[in-house]
Amino acid sequence: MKDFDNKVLLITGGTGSFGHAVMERFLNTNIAEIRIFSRDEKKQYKMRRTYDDDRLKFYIGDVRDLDSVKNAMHNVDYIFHAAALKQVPSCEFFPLEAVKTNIFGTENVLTAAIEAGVKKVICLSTDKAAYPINAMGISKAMMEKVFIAKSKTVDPEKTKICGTRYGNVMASRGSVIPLFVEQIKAGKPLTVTDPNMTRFLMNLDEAVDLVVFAFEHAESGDIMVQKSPACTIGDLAIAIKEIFQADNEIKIIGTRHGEKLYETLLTKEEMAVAIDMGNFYRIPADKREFNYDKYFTTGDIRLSTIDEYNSHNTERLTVEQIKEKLLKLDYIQKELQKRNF
Ligand SMILES: O=c1ccn([C@@H]2O[C@H](COP(=O)(O)OP(=O)(O)O[C@H]3O[C@H](CO)[C@H](O)[C@H](O)[C@H]3O)[C@@H](O)[C@H]2O)c(=O)[nH]1
Repeated sequence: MKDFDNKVLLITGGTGSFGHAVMERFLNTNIAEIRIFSRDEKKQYKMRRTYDDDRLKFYIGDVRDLDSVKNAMHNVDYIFHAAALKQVPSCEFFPLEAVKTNIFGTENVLTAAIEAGVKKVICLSTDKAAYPINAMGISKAMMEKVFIAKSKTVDPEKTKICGTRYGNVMASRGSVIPLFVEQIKAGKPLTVTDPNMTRFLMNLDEAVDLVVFAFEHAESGDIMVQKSPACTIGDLAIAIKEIFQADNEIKIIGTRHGEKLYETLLTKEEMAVAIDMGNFYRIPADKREFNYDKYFTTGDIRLSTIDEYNSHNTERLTVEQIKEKLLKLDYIQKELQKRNF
């Protein structure tokens, strides 16, 4: 983390779960300033009181509004671009809102970053951007295309632009784990969409590890992915019930708008070019120029023998292993304590 000594880090969408996790990690370093850029003054107020640290600065703004982004850009060394509309159902009903925030918002952040000479920008994406079927995933897939294209327009020595792709972050706001816990507390049935659906499971610490890994190892235009285990949602519901010793019924409600049976972290096409880095994959940007004829004979022929990397074929966690992972979460520990009083 030496690279962050005396540096200014801007986090867009910094009041969310990811922003908090970055805070926990980086306030223990010699960082000069962490600048939080977000729309919601109430969340900023709460965060300011929680951390009470002079190195933390807050900027109100919206990535959709270039002027507000530019206003937060002076003296910034690095950016973690996390601002996004990320809930699948809401983007399904308001797809243009996802376009405005996730695509145009990213373009604005990059334009302002290049103009201000920011050294590195890491854009956060999601597994839902690989073979996307819902508006959230499609907008994030376009975001990836935007930052890859943009990375080619700037000298990486001046501004390096790269990305990360995450699976589901356990217990993030609005996600299924807190929902199941609330249902248990309310004595209601646990609403499982499809017990055979699978999702990658990562915790917030791992999400920060990935962004730090990208910071250290990504070349401009790369997307970095962390290898993760997955579980079925049926097993997840059972694991949560067992942890809370609950006897709530499990109710199958069916797949929601825009949902997939499993998620893909690397497509077949990306696996063909990905570099295995142990716990991580690096998906290098296609460095070919727009002048395609030159490359006519260099197409990739390995696709027919390669599998994508998805939540159905990755390591599958058992109920016991899910419980172990859940019990490591602060959120679950706090809820368990409340339940014991
Ligand atoms: O009442 C519910 C709600 C959800 N699920 C299931 O639980 C799994 C996880 O659902 P979440 O809503 O927690 O997460 P999503 O996979 O829909 O999407 C999540 O992961 C994304 C990354 O892949 C983004 O971070 C997004 O914001 C976040 O909601 C899915 O299989 C879903 O079908 C249920 O069984 N019952």
